[in-house]
Amino acid sequence: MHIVTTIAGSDSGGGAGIQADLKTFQELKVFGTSVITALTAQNTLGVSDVLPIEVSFVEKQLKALIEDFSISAVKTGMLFSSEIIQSIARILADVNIPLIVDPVMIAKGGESLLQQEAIVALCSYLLPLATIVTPNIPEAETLTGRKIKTFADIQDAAHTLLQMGVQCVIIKGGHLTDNDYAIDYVFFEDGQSFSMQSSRIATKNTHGTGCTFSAALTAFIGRGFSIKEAIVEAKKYIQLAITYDLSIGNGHGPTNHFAYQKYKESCEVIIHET
Ligand SMILES: Nc1ncnc2c1ncn2[C@@H]1O[C@H](COP(=O)(O)OP(=O)(O)O)[C@@H](O)[C@H]1O
Ligand SMILES: Cc1ncc(COP(=O)(O)O)c(N)n1
Repeated sequence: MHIVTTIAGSDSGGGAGIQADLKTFQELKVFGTSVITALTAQNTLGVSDVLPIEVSFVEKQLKALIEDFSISAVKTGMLFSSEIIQSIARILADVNIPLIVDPVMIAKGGESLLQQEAIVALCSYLLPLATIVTPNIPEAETLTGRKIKTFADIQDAAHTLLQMGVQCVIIKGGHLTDNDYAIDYVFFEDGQSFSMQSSRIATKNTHGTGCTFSAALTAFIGRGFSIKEAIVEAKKYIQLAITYDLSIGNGHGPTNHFAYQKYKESCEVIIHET
């Protein structure tokens, strides 16, 4: 059994964070373990409060896992503070485990999930350890300090992130609303790149899409898929989870983790080598 770990915040509403990650791990047949960095009081309408976990206790959780398990992939989500980032980076630097960093900053409702001053720590301590980083467009803008409007801007941002030491950058186009497609752009340190295109689903139920995509990526990497295979399969997982969305709650509802196993053969993702 492949064991994977999520280091992230708890979403009491069950659509994002640790809860989305563990549901994804279960569906993709890996054994999920977790390190909780913060509790959020949250539902589909938004985040009403955040309670960060003490740094020393975050460290204890991660050390407990590393001591006992042979972990085949780790992902990070909401990390909240520069202290938490530095402490988990120190521990992860001593182990050789593929690391997927989802640089979670702001919830769909606009509430902050990462303190502003923690951006520097993310870039200096965690990204150099990352196998893959998965920013959406606003996150890529914040990490690189530049606006992204065109494909050339996306390429520039990816190169800046690769220079920070990341091996593979996926810039997710979910936030670009000007076309019929949800296109994600993938760049490798050796200069290769490709884009993945799927149809854009018109729905308000996209709570936790980024968490779920990076958790699926982590599960496939943990199972030994190549980075490219894992990325394409994770895109199918999130595409189906959004397509067969669940009408839960009164706001931005969660995605459907049951869809992938049922419909994976029918999901079309178009790859363009660039
Ligand atoms: N409406 C949509 N239809 C299809 N795919 C989507 C849609 N919104 C987001 N995605 C996909 O979901 C994944 C997560 O992207 P995104 O929503 O941008 O992340 P985040 O939650 O970090 O903002 C990406 O693969 C993106 O292309
Ligand atoms: C604990 C936690 N982690 C991550 C997200 C981001 O998810 P989204 O961008 O869909 O709000 C969230 N809302 N809560």
